[in-house]
Amino acid sequence: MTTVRATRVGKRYLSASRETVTGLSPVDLAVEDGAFVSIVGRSGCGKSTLLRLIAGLEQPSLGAVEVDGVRVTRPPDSVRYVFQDYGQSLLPWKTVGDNIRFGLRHAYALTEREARRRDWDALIETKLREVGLSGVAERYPSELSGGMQQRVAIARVLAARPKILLLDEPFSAVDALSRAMLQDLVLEIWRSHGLTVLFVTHDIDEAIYLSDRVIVLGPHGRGIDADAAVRLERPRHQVSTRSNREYLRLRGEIFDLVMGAQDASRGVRALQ
Ligand SMILES: Nc1ncnc2c1ncn2[C@@H]1O[C@H](COP(=O)(O)OP(=O)(O)OP(=O)(O)O)[C@@H](O)[C@H]1O
Repeated sequence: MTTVRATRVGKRYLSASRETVTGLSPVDLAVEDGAFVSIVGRSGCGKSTLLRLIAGLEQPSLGAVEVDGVRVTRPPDSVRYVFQDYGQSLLPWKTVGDNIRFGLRHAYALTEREARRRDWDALIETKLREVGLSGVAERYPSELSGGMQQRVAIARVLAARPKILLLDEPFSAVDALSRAMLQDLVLEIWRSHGLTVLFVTHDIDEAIYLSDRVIVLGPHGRGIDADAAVRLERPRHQVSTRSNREYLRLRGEIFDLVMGAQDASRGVRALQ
């Protein structure tokens, strides 16, 4: 079943000098329930724009987005967004526990007053354990490493019980080892919660490692150049998956496409 459908969806912006900028030329995209889909492409190609349109954080200039058959005109309750910069996701003046409490409050549609009366300490600890953290509820985000803060940001969105998780370059600001561990954490959360994930990244390796499908956006908001099916068995493994022949073939093909070595001017290519 299709859960996210973008139909001829495009975005134009007005620059500060009042020129029209193409954020994204019209694209069609259908994402199956439970799929893990990554979106890659060069800087400025419209990856974040596409994600923000799906999230209902921005409205399209053209076309429409539907989530579970309902046109998106504001952020749907079933959709949660994790930003690249955890500073944007977390409230720095609240403790880790209170940040997660904030997610829970939205999940249960409670006022701040109602939420304050709930004893959520055990639930908060459970959410933290799910992302591999414990005993940090009383600490402030600034007291944690970048990787730990991004784990808290993920715990907070999970507390809101989403069906669809949108992640916008969530690991680009963390070190390589933390990044590998966070990739495996997201795969585990995706599997155990039965989520649909849309994941924006600059990193072609990360996209293939995580996904069932990689969408390649062409430069300058041109739209979708390729839609690549990733037929690698799961569970994935940081070493063996990345040395698999099929992985390397796909990596080469997508890399050539993104770097412009392949002609992508003939519409969407279905990479097999
Ligand atoms: N609010 C805005 N106002 C004007 N132009 C914008 C706005 N947001 C995005 N753009 C422009 O739209 C285009 C696509 O931007 P977008 O952020 O979606 O690209 P991206 O692929 O996510 O880039 P990056 O990988 O660098 O994050 C760019 O040319 C960008 O400058």
